[in-house]
Amino acid sequence: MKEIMIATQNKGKVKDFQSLFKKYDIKVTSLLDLTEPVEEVEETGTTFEENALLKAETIANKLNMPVLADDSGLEIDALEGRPGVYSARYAGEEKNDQKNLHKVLEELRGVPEDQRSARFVCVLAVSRPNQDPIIRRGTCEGTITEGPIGDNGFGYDPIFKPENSNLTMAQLTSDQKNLISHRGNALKKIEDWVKNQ
Ligand SMILES: O=c1nc[nH]c2c1ncn2[C@H]1C[C@H](O)[C@@H](COP(=O)(O)OP(=O)(O)OP(=O)(O)O)O1
Ligand SMILES: [Mg+2]
Repeated sequence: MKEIMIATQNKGKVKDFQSLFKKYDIKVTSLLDLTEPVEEVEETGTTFEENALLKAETIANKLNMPVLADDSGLEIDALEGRPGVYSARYAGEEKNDQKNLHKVLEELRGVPEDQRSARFVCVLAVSRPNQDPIIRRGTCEGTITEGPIGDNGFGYDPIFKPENSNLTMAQLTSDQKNLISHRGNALKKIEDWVKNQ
């Protein structure tokens, strides 16, 4: 079976990719599968594109093989785009999903529904030896709920209601999420590369 290495340590992303790659008959491996753990790549960029490329290039060089990296986050209009590229560490260095989403809810307290618009952003970067990288962006528009609802998914899924849905991302099955998600939309744009693996 074909395999793609995803340069991530995030179990939630790995699950999303496993279900996204099912239809291509591709097995997903990640940094969590390596016998020797790699140090986390420092995300020093100010854009999703910069950070995705940084992760892809660093890991591709280390492993000397093609690698796919994902840099993603949540942009909230009422917060001028925050948490944005800082989504993972919004409430502190420990990268705690619960603390992060409660910080967002606190900052949006009292903001009416029509001003709670937001979008998930996912930038995928492919880095491969001796070839130019591929970088593509996918988004998913929606609104932020007043409290967390649902147990599926990860990160900010329990507080994000995709447009045209009465359910949060965390109430959708992973197949339902992937059909509309920022990650699914970005992956469609690199499908040619995926099919050639
Ligand atoms: O589908 C999603 N559903 C909910 N939340 C999401 C999603 N996609 C990204 N997010 C949030 C989680 C994390 O707070 C940040 C990603 O940060 P990001 O730096 O790209 O990932 P990370 O540090 O967790 O793992 P890694 O860099 O090893 O891939 O955005
Ligand atoms: Mg990260």
